[in-house]
Amino acid sequence: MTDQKNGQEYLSFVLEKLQARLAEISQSLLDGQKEIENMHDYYWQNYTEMDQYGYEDYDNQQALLHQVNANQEQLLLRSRFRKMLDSPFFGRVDFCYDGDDEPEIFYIGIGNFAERPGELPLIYDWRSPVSGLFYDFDRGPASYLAPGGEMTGEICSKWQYKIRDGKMIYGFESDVKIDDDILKAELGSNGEVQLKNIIRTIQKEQNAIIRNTKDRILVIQGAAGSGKTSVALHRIAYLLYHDRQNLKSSNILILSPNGVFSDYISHILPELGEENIQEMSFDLFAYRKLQDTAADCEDRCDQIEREMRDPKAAERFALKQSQAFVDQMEGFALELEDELMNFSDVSYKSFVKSESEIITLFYDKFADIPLLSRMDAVAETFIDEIETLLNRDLPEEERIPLIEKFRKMYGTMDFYVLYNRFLKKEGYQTLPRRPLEKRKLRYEDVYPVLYLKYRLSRQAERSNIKHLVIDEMQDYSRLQYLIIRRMFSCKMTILGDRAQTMADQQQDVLQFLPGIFGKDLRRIEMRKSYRNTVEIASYAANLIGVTDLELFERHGMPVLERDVTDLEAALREAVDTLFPDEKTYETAAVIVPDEKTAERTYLILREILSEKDFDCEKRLSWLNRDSSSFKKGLTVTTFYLAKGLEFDQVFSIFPKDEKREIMMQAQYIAATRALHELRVYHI
Ligand SMILES: Nc1ncnc2c1ncn2[C@@H]1O[C@H](COP(=O)(O)OP(=O)(O)OP(=O)(O)O)[C@@H](O)[C@H]1O
Repeated sequence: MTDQKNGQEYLSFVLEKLQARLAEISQSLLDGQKEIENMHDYYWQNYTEMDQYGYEDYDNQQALLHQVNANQEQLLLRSRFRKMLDSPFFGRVDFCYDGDDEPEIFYIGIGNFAERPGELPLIYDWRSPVSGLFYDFDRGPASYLAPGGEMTGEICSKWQYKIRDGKMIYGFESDVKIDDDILKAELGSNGEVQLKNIIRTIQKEQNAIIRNTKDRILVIQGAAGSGKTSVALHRIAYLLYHDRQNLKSSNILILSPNGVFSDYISHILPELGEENIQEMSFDLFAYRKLQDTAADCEDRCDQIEREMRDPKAAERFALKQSQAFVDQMEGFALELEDELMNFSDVSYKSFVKSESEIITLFYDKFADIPLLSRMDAVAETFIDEIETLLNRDLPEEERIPLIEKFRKMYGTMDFYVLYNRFLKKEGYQTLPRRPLEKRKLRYEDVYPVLYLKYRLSRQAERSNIKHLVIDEMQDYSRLQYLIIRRMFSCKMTILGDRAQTMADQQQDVLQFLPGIFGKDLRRIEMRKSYRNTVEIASYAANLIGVTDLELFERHGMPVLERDVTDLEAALREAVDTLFPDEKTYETAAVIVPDEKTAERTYLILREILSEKDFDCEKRLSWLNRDSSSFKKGLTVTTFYLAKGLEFDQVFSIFPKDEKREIMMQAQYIAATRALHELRVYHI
């Protein structure tokens, strides 16, 4: 029997068991594959003789499905155990249950591992109840919630390990919270291009959010770099682990800002042993939903670009997303109940539905159905009556024209036209009258039109979604949240940072979210920032007057600020300091205000860098709104697309003396993207 107290010895022991289990799984996969082949052979040899009712065929298919699923499970296990061969565990808690003399030792890793299925684990999943001890308590009295109730006792010791390629790099006893030195080493390390998983060093406050299953709607206001996105992803992994019966990865949806961000976080869940989940940008969703209303819709990037050029654009946008505007739309929707309708008799062959019958059905029986879907219900009633009398179903080619006759009683069903009527009535500037294929909605109008669509017609609720995650919550308007509430009635994790609002005024969504989602909402604040060095974080906070930030003590180079004559001068200087140490820096970014400057920057850089033996093809990329992946090397982008991402080295280039709020926030966002080194150029 191995000495469980000796980490090194335990490592060798576990590695041996992992190898053995992997060999068994490989064998069982081979057997399973053989079995599937046999079933296929049997089927092709015998299918002509199978019983005429198909029972045998059905049995055969079920057996095949069962075997395929079993193989799938084995494949997943194999992939997890292979990952564990690299680093089987990272933590350990020695816990003495009340009433016991000797502590039990729990090793904690990326997943559960037992010598054989159903046996006591040799390694515990970081999400298991007992692992909570590791994150939540220091040495001393502690407890955790097991399925059977609360388990109390005392933590006698806590250990942290770093294991790579199956070799122990270090292991030491850590007295108190997850050791600051380890965290510092993790934060100071490079070599990761995408977001990292943080299971080795989850902090107590973060753990409370990850393991929170009580609150229906959790809203996290967190400073830049406080770990919001990381925590949200670990929370998803935790929820999936804890509610396997009811929650599948397909039941979770992330509303994320753009495709690059999706790529940037895409590997975390698979790394944590879970399947990836669906992601969607709200703008793309709106565009798809409005395909029958306008051929094209602007997205958020268009709006930000416009706001930088035209300060009035922000005002117009704010107005059209405000509660006052929604109230006006509500008033308009009520008036439409009468104004939109031209009732008349409808006939089909010898059957007639009279105008007065239609009116009664429309305003009494079906009053709860949204206005523009209501006539379909009236039509269905009439069709039902006809079918009963005829004693047969109406064929599609007769049903559809009949339903059309009912729909003709609406003045229009075109949401573009309706919205325009509304704008005119309330004295706003109207949209140009155009056929569908020539219509393009400005961003300020996209969500009002979508709101009208949701308000006036029946839309399928996305009931398969049981948990919605909204990242960058400050970038969604009140109106967008009103639509989200109509679309989803599930649990939510909503996270963001008011200081990173990309508009002229910081938006604290917490002021209106309780009014929209009700009292079930719990607010948590994360003040401690982990991403940046103290120098960078203090510089950034100073830009927009953030005062309540707690900094993690990690120091680096001072922030360099330089005045330069033009973009090219800034870039020439930047290039001289780019990737000072190729071994430690993997990613760098030049961050500028707008799209045009980004394109120009990219072209200039390509020229300068080609002279310098820099592999531009592989290591220089221009991240624009059509990009879908995040690459290593030097990235050129705008502040609003850099949001949520991080880089070892950042060059922030902005016009000098630009004090408009949107530009100050832009510079704040740019600065907080830097992990280790920040250089700021004022043109
Ligand atoms: N407990 C932790 N252990 C190790 N690293 C951490 C921890 N918490 C956060 N980090 C690191 O801090 C950085 C910032 O995390 P993340 O991107 O999740 O923050 P954020 O709050 O979403 O930031 P922003 O709003 O600025 O985009 C990442 O590099 C992440 O790995």
